[in-house]
Amino acid sequence: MARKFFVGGNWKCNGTAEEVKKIVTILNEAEVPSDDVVEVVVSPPFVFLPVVKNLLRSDFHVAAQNCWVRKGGAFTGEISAEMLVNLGIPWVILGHSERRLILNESNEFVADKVAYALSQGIKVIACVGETLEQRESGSTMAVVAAQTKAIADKVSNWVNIVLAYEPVWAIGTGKVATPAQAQEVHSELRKWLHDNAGAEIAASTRIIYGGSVNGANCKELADQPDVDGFLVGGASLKPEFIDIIKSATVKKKN
Ligand SMILES: O=C(CO)COP(=O)(O)O
Repeated sequence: MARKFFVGGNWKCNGTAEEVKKIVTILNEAEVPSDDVVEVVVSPPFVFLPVVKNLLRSDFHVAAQNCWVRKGGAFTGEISAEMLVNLGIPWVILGHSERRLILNESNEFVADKVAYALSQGIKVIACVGETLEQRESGSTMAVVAAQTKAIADKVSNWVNIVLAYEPVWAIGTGKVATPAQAQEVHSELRKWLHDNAGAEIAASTRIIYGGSVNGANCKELADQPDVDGFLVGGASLKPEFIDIIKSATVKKKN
């Protein structure tokens, strides 16, 4: 099964109502490959989800940046998967390293969130990735495999999951992984899926790269056989996000 190129824009905790509308205008006016070629999903902070969803062109979609691990209720400050469904939000980003590391979300907690969001019909961008220390100690693959295994232990259907490999040392640092570094981990992750979740899941699951992707480095990364798209932070708030979306055509030529 062909893996459609996927470009996500993670706006993180940024933006005013005015800025968000400006970004949406830029996206709406952009000429990009059709949604047969590239799936584009942008992820504003919760409070801006309704406005972005209402204003955004219909071939782009929205994602929440998190959701609660189970059914909603007495959980002050949380947003439930049911609420996202109620607002027609089709995607959620789960397990971002900023939540794993700053808010201490464990592999199991992230996996429970993934399983619950999927059970409610929400598609998931599930993030994995190693810190610089872990990379330097040679444990990159052990770390991302453990993060992926926690999810695979709770989820058998991967149709609605996009796996995002985001090395922590590359996020927001300007130190992008080289195409070879990204390809190495992506192909090992695909092999891990093959051996542990099955050949079909390995062949069809999109594995996207995140960490200092920009308009200048995206094409070379997109050219790697196991890089199926991107999860973009800083550059997703800028017009160069359009160039990153267009890098889908590099893939199409292969
Ligand atoms: O964390 C990221 C996307 O989720 C990547 O962030 P940057 O593109 O700003 O490095």
